[in-house]
Amino acid sequence: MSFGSLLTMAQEGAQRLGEEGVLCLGVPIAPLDPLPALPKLSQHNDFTWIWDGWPGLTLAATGVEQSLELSGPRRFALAQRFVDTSLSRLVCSHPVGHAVQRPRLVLAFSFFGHADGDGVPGVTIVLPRWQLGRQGCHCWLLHQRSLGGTVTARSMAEALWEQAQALRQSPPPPLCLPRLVASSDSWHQPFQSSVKQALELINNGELCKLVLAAQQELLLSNPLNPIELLRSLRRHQPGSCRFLWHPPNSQESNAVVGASPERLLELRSGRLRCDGLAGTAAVGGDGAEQLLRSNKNRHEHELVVNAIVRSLQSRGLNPRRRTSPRLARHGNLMHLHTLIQTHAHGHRVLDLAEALHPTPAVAGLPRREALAWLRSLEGFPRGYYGAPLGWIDLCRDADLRVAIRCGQLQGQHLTLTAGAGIVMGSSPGREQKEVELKLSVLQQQFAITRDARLQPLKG
Ligand SMILES: C=C(O[C@@H]1C=C(C(=O)O)C=C[C@H]1O)C(=O)O
Repeated sequence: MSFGSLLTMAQEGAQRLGEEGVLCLGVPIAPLDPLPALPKLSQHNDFTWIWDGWPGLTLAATGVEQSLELSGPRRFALAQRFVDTSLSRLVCSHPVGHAVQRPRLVLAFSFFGHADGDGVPGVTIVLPRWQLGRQGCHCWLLHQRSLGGTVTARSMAEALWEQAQALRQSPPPPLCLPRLVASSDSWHQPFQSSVKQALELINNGELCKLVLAAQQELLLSNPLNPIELLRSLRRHQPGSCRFLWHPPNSQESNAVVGASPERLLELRSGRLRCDGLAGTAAVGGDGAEQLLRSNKNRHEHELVVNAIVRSLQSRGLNPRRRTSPRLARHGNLMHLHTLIQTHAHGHRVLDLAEALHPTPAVAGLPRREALAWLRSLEGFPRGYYGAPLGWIDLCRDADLRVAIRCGQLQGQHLTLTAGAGIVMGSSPGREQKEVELKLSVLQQQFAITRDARLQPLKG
């Protein structure tokens, strides 16, 4: 595409723009990997986001054109209203048949929804200024702005043209990850006593399942670059969706990075897919066989699948599922997995997300009682952990993942969170081992090497 035709498209788009409209201008570019390209795109922007399904759909976004942050019990409904309004005001200068051509709102929820002690809002939604997307040989750069002041159709076309030229792919530098100099194991004892309490609640019939999480603090030799972590995750967690959420108005080094194995929901042309994922073993040995044969794990898994099916039925859907789970490998972990799917034409994505979140894979059953117990038994705010995170595009396709297998980065500090489902028959020792396994796999996948003089970290 020439600059002249880009300018014509921008001017035609601007003529179709309503008073509060946002113009989306896009150009195809030579295929490149959005991950290493993000720093070039984000030079003056504090918000950065990555959705890495490589070799499938991979997206990088940066800059805030519009945003909303809110907390409280109506967060899903109000977020949906914002999404509807925002998308209805977008005018695209180009066709939007392919996923990489579509502008999208990106969003992250907190687990509990009320303003947590750690200041994570119930939901944050962003319409980014820049989006770079690639799927196979399709690669598009999009620019979104509302016009006014110095921002004109011409200035947008110029900015997009310049940015597209600047994004020529150069080979990524060698991976350079910091070493781990100290880590905390102080979660062991409080975790074990919480599991014991959860088992009492389960044995006396108050709860059926509770997913208790623990946090491990890591101190690194130098501040971490989240893009490096993502490059490492891509290598070690090819089957999961890697993500980076660096919220607007936060410090440069503050970000959530992870590789989620679990779709809360995925909508493509009205077709809905959800993952029932529960039951964990390490890869290797006879772990997989045992997982499939274990009554305790099958029971724990079935609770999750049934709850997802019921949540979708409560919204008038007719979900289908396999009768027995399969094994799904994610990095060095193996899970029991059941795909749940249905047609969901005409359903609003965040209405479905509200029905589903939190599933008993990350909270427990009954949901309300489990949430109350999580608040009192876990000694830290969950923040983004276990909550939905993802995107909704112009054509109402959407992908929301459950934010697990992730860490919160702050300079040299990385806080990892992982949990395990407690049901009748669980033992505190085995559940601690499961959380330890998840935490150590995360460390390996982040490719953080241990310093020879590794110190215990207090806290
Ligand atoms: C809660 C987590 O994982 C969830 C719990 C699982 C389990 O209890 O077996 C398995 C997969 C996830 O649905 C986590 O990784 O932190």
